[in-house]
Amino acid sequence: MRIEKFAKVMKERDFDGALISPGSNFYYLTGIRIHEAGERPTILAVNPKGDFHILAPSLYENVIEDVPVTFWRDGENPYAKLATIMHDLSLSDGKLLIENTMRADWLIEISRTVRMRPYPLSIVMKELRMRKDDDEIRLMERAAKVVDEVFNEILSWDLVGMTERELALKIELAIRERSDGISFEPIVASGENGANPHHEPGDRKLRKGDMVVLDYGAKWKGYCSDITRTIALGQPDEKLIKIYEVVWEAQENAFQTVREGVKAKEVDRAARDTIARAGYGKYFTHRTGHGLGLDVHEEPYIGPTEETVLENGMTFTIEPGIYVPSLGGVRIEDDVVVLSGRGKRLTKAERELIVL
Ligand SMILES: CSCC[C@H](N)C(=O)N1CCC[C@H]1C(=O)O
Repeated sequence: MRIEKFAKVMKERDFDGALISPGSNFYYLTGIRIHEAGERPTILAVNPKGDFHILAPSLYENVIEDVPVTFWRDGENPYAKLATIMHDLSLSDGKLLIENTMRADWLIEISRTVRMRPYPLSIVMKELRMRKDDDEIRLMERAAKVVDEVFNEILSWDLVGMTERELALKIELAIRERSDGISFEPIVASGENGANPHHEPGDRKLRKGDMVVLDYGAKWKGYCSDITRTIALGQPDEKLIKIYEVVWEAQENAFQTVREGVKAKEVDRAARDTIARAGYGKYFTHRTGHGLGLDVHEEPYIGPTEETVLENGMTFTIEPGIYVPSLGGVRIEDDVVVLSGRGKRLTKAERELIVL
């Protein structure tokens, strides 16, 4: 079980225990998926011997089975029960790893009930999760296949006249039909809206001559994919065609730089230098990529100062973009895994500019 490995690393690093709220780390360690715990405290407590215990609302009585668990009912005080669990696992007063995304109200109540010295859980978890095993890579390949299929389906739709919001909804449905769900809210950014890398799809109707940035992802058994393709509806502005070529080259150069032993910042530099050489440096406003796995953004990050040395099994995106205010934007993104020392694309949808 992964908890044993986690406990071993925790012991080596001299931590006294961990408190983990629902999310990707909880799932990674236990295989238990908690859907919508919301405000009800739900916590996995682990000590360096590998002993663990879960505190959970009674709503999950039929979900959390065959593991040490204490349920609490609405109206009861969950923090008193947590204090008993922490005492039994010898976590009280210790140097504890706390889930980075734990709700502040839970953390405040816990620290009022029990003395502890908190540290972010990510400092240990990132080491465990950054290198995927063969089973995890297979699940990521499956998630990537879904987004490739959805891209081909998008190309068959009558896009002109559709609003960004309508297209985003159709993309979401197409993903949900083929997978466990979306890994994030799809981005559809048309025309000048393409200049905003995280544009929220709105009421703008897609027109002939638009470049449209499509950025979406699927989940397969918890593992995420994330793809961006930029397509043209009819002949776009010459400036955008030039920009497309530069982004395409930047993405390819970054991909070719991926090797076991290379630092993440060198992959970023390959993309950034290509864009800067073409004169668009100031319009590339984000890192080149991010790790991908149970979370859509995780280690290793592919940015200008990232010292992480790439290793086999690491999975991340390569997604340079150029964003010119009032004109629009182009981004091309693939999911990549390091295998046998080299990069392999998991997403394989067409990268040449498609003019519909
Ligand atoms: C999780 S929402 C954004 C998904 C997207 N593929 C993405 O990760 N990015 C778009 C612009 C840069 C990059 C990011 O780092 O946010």
